[in-house]
Amino acid sequence: MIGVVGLGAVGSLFVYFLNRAGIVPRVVQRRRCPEYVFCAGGQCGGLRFADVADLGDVEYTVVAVKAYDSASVVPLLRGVAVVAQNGIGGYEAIKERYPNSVPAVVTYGVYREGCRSELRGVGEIYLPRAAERLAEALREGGANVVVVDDIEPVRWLKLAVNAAINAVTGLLQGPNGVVVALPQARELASAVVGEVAKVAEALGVKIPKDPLEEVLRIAAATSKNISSTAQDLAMCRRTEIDYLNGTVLKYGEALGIDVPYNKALYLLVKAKEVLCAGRE
Ligand SMILES: NC(=O)C1=CN([C@@H]2O[C@H](COP(=O)(O)OP(=O)(O)OC[C@H]3O[C@@H](n4cnc5c(N)ncnc54)[C@H](OP(=O)(O)O)[C@@H]3O)[C@@H](O)[C@H]2O)C=CC1
Ligand SMILES: CC(C)(CO)C(=O)C(=O)O
Repeated sequence: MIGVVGLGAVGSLFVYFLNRAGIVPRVVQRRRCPEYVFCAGGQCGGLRFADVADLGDVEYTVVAVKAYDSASVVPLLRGVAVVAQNGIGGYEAIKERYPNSVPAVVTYGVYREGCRSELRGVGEIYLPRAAERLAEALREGGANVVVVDDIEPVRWLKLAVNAAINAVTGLLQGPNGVVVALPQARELASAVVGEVAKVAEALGVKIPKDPLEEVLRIAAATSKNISSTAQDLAMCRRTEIDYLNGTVLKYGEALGIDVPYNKALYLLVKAKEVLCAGRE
């Protein structure tokens, strides 16, 4: 049996694939919808799950909440917690409170409005070997799943992508394509990923491919997408910047590595959050 905590965009993606594999997972949600609709390839349908307050004897708990909500879900965790978040720091906050946890990396793009989520970009779900049976179930449901021996390099590659795309598009209030189209944004992205690569190397993490090429590839592939940070700032919602450029800054300062571009983007997004709060 599989559990999910957080039935937002990513939680809905996991339930969608599990349903296609004939699995009805147990779900702990916060805000409730009368029905959750998931759309993919022009087809929409209701998600099937058991709405529970306690996940009981599940083998896996997929954690699909925003990084800043990580600590709040620890009492809900059962079995192996599989933490599907962007950035670094959210999984770590769970791991120190619930050791039976592993990270996952999701490169699918899902856009959520209220109770309706739509698959906007096909990607992969990267899982460590400890989540092998979850991987099999998701594959059965048609998900592109990659099981890796070491997921840290994949997490840092995704961090480089988010550090370069999210803050820039959030501050410019433009689609991801601006990172490819605008020389200024491209130059900024290049400087940001250079700093991420330095911090990762100092931590002994070998990023598996050229991070700038990956940034440009994903920005082009999701060129019309509005990044989660751009969406959050447009709606005056809290962003996950502390777990993106903020994490690079935290590790950079701890390691004595200058990361001025990540620091500048981090401070600008935090300042924008404050300005937003004042307008609420
Ligand atoms: N959307 C995407 O395309 C991708 C997102 N990600 C990452 O995945 C993570 C989740 O993002 P996303 O799904 O987009 O975010 P959403 O805001 O769409 O979903 C998060 C959900 O978690 C719920 N939640 C929060 N706290 C609790 C709790 N204590 N108990 C139960 N439910 C809770 C929220 O409830 P409520 O509705 O009440 O707020 C919300 O429904 C983030 O780290 C994001 O960066 C990674 C790859 C792609
Ligand atoms: C890769 C990217 C930038 C896609 O929009 C993303 O993960 C996000 O929006 O948070």
